[in-house]
Amino acid sequence: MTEKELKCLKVDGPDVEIERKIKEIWDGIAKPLDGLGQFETMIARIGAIAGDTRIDISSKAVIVLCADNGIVEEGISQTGQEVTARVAESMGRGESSVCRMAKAAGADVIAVDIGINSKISGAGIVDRKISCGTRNFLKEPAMTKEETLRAVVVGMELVKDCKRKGYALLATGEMGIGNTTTSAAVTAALLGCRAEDIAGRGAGLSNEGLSRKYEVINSALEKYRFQMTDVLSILAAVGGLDIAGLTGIFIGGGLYRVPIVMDGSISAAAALAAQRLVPGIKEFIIPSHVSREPAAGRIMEELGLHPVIDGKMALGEGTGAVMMFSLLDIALSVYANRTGFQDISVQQYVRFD
Ligand SMILES: O=C(O)c1ccc[n+]([C@@H]2O[C@H](COP(=O)([O-])O)[C@@H](O)[C@H]2O)c1
Ligand SMILES: Cc1cc2nc[nH]c2cc1C
Repeated sequence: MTEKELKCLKVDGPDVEIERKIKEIWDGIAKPLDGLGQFETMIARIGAIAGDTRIDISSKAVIVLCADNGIVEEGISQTGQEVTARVAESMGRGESSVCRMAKAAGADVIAVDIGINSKISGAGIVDRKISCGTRNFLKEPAMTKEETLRAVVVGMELVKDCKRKGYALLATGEMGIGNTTTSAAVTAALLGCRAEDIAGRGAGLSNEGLSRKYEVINSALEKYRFQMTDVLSILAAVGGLDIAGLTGIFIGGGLYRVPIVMDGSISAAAALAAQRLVPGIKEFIIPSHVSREPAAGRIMEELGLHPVIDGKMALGEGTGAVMMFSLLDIALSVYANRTGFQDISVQQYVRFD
């Protein structure tokens, strides 16, 4: 796919008639009107994306894109890049946090090497490596436009493949030391704000480290001011292979009509990039939690999304999104095994709005 083709992509929105029918079905269930609140809306949206009032999300997976970031050499994270490979290998063995949670939620984990800076040992990781990590963006752009585009396409292809395999619901996840700096830089460039407004402590950063992180992000915003003229050039200058790939996953959700459950601040930056690249993509996103990183709340506001989990989580790997899988399963059990007003001989509530 060329840059021009990507920029010309268009998606039809979710099916509004199916969405209306699902809402009507919710109203016939013996409960207060809108009793399950946003969960009713999200289930309706999942059906509207798939184009069916019968909803089956038993087959679900979290796609975790793992990649390294050259900017780590500037001291913006507590650990070095070697940690990315160690955590990815643990994910491949089914042992990292998201694997434990996915097992509890009945979901699969698809761990992908899209740009780890070393060779990964062991099985369980899909190889889609584009390069051995990005470059230090204080010195030169993190990626070329071509690498960025390739990463976006990898994300889109992963969704296509999952759709073919029968997954009805997907979630985004990532792993990469330094990616709360890259995602904050992307977010700041997209929203036109300063690092202090959106960057946080990531995986655990000292006060000194946080000041350095602000300084690094603000310097990059200044350095690439005239170069960051569109979404792809922003991703290339200060983003990462994981963020570009996640952008492709969100776009893939719209193209292949698969609802995508969005995880934390890194996923949110990619969601914003995807919405800016292909307007309307946000309609295919199911928010999960609002990360402790300040960027997350700002992006939710911008996208008009309202995550139901506010647990001050900051783990990544797709953990918040996988938690959301279980909540959606629970809400769906009411819809799928419905007890109607007529079953309990009560008059259905009338909607006045
Ligand atoms: O999802 C989030 O909002 C989130 C917030 C803080 C940390 N993380 C995870 O921690 C790593 C990045 O932290 P850092 O401090 O190295 O930028 C990366 O692997 C992320 O998955 C993720
Ligand atoms: C151990 C560890 C696990 C992670 N998972 C996501 N980011 C992480 C960062 C660290 C340091």
